[in-house]
Order: sequence, then C-alpha cells, then structure tokens
Amino acid sequence: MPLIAILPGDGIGPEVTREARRVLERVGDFTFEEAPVGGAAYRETGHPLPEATLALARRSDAVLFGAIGDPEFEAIERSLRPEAALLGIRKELNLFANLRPAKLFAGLEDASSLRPEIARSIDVMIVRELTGDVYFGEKGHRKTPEGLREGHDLMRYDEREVERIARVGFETAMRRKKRLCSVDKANVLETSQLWRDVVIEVSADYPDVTLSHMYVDNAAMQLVRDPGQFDVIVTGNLFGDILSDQASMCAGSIGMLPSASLSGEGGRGMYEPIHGSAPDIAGQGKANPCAAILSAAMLLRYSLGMAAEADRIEAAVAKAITDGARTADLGGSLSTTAMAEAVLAALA
Ligand SMILES: NC(=O)C1=CN([C@@H]2O[C@H](COP(=O)(O)OP(=O)(O)OC[C@H]3O[C@@H](n4cnc5c(N)ncnc54)[C@H](O)[C@@H]3O)[C@@H](O)[C@H]2O)C=CC1
Ligand SMILES: CC(C)CC(=O)C(=O)O
Ligand SMILES: [Mg+2]
Repeated sequence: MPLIAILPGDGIGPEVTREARRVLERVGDFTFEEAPVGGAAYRETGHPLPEATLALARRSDAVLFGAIGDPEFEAIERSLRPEAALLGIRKELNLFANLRPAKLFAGLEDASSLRPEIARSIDVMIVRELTGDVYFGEKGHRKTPEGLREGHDLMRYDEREVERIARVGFETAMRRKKRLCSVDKANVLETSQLWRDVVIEVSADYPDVTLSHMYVDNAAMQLVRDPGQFDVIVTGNLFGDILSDQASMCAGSIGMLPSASLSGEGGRGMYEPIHGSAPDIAGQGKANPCAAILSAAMLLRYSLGMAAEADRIEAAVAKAITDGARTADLGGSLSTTAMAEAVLAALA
C-alpha cells in the first residue's frame, strides 16, 4: 500500500491537510504517517526540520505538505525559522521543479480580481525553479565601509540548473498547447541573461514548442491584462513565487491553487497548496481546503500513477463549486470542514 507522508506544519496547514487526507481516504487505500515540520516541529524538538521528519519524507511514496510559518518565530536565527524547513526539504529531496497550475473553476468569476470575461481565459501552468536562485545563494548582513548596515542575498544559477528546469518547461508545453514563455529580467540581471541563453539552447530540442521571452515586470502586468495569452510559463524561484500568488487572484483565490514539487527521479514528489500558514485566519475554521485537496489530486497523478482518481477529485471540486459551495475567500460562509464535505459529497 502506498505510504503518504503528511507534514501539516503551522497555522492553517493542519486544518487543510486534515481535509485533503479525508478526500484521499475516500478514493483509495493508503498508509498515512504524519510528522511535525516548521514552527510546530521547533516547539516539539528544537528544530524546524527534524531528522525523523526528513527520513519519513525520504521513505514515503509521496509527501503532502500543509504550510509553515508562525509570527512567533520571525525574529529567531534564520536557519531555525519555519521557512528554513520548507527550503531544506525541497533541497534535500532535490525537488527542483514546482508546477503551479492556475485555472478558473467555472462559477468563480466573481471571486477573481479580474472582469469575468478576462478571468475565464486563465489556464496557465507556472513551472517555477525551486532549489536555486536568490533563496539559496549566500546571504548575510555586514557593515559598509561607512559603517552602514547592509543585507545581501546572492542571485545565481548555473547552466545545469537552468537546463533541467527549461526541459521541464518544454516537456510540460508539449503536453499542453505547445507555447512556452520564459520569464526573466535579462535586461538587467546576468543571472537572467544566462537563463535566457540556456533556454534558447534547449529550445533546439523542442522545435514544436513556440518559445517566447518576457521580462518579469511585463509578465506581472500581462497576467492581469490578458492571462489567456499564457500556456506554460517557466521562470526562476523568486519570480515564480511572486507570479503564482498573483495568478491565484486571477483564478479566484490563493485558497484554490495547488502545486507539485518534483525531482524527476522516479515518482518522488511533494505536494502543497501555494499559500502559507495564514496566521490571520488560523484556528478559525475559515481556510479554503481546495488548494490542499487539489494538491492531493496532483499527488495521485504525478507520484502514484492514479490519474483516474485525480480526475475524480478535480471534478468533485468543480462540481462543489458549481453547486455553490464557497468559503469566505470565495465570497461564501462555509467552514473549512463544510467545504471539504461539499467536495466529498460531489465525489462520484
Ligand atoms: N508554502 C508555505 O508553507 C508558505 C509559507 N508562508 C509563510 O506563511 C506565513 C504567512 O505568510 P503570508 O504572506 O501572510 O501568506 P499566506 O499565503 O499565508 O496568506 C496570505 C493571505 O491569503 C489568505 N489565505 C491563504 N491561504 C488561504 C486559504 N487556504 N483560504 C483562505 N485564505 C487564505 C490569508 O488569510 C492571508 O490573508 C509566513 O510565515 C510565511 O513565511 C508563506 C507562503 C508559503
Ligand atoms: C518559504 C517561502 C519560499 C514559501 C513560499 O512562499 C512558496 O513556496 O510559495
Ligand atoms: Mg509563495
């Protein structure tokens, strides 16, 4: 029986993974093991990513991750903060490819920040590099010669890192509408110039894919002007992080966007909503569980080869929404559990 590791984390993480687990239990037979991560793990063990949690992630068939982050730990040493656990697990498992689909579910036009006719056009897969860039470069604080405090974070990619994520971008485009837009800031950044050069080199292996390039500032604008122009976006860690949160509001809510983080080694993967621990609503039963439920569907599709069950879950979320189920972020009043129950009821 497949082993699914559940790492609930902090804030709304446990609230949404609980509901995603119920949906998984309905569609198949799995063994689940849970382990603490983030602030919850720090409280229990003194470290945000305990060895036992990492070991569970390694030996499981797939990981379902909630969210980490807790204002209580914002001032402690960075390597012990909840966020270090998430970056650490991505790096340790070599999960360099983060797939973030943003699509509007019919009925959510009113929840989108865009006009309905524009909102309806969004159907983009953001392929975000996840183990490099400025998040993992050398960082620190120092004093300038004039004695001023200075912070620095090194943005860097090597050509192998760019090539492998570019290939994921092209392969993803081959399975969709064969349009890939590489987003960078090559007019200013050397890191981006290398990115663009390597993406162009890799494109020679994918003559059927139409490749375009866009600067990230323009991409942010185009995402709200005409999101339908995008099929697949491939971009670095920082730009992908920001653009995917933005895309979520084109599609109705950050509570709707799932993700898959893949290593390309067998079926290994970690699945998580794109949102964080949402301290402002944590513990109130208000969180939308759909992003976590849809992440569970991606887990079935990408790690367990259960595409039919993944389709069933996605169809159930779509039906629950067309039947009118809405949490507060979507303009409704259902609790986290009631929303999940609407999805369970819609499961064929
Ligand atoms: N993957 C992860 O675990 C991530 C962790 N974080 C961490 O989470 C903490 C909070 O960060 P924020 O910037 O506030 O981002 P956030 O994504 O946690 O919340 C942003 C806003 O979206 C709302 N929201 C998020 N998920 C929702 C859901 N499922 N249903 C309804 N509303 C939802 C929140 O209530 C909040 O108003 C920080 O400690 C941050 O470092 C942030 C992003 C991702
Ligand atoms: C700790 C952050 C890098 C998490 C985040 O914002 C994300 O992965 O979307
Ligand atoms: Mg983010």
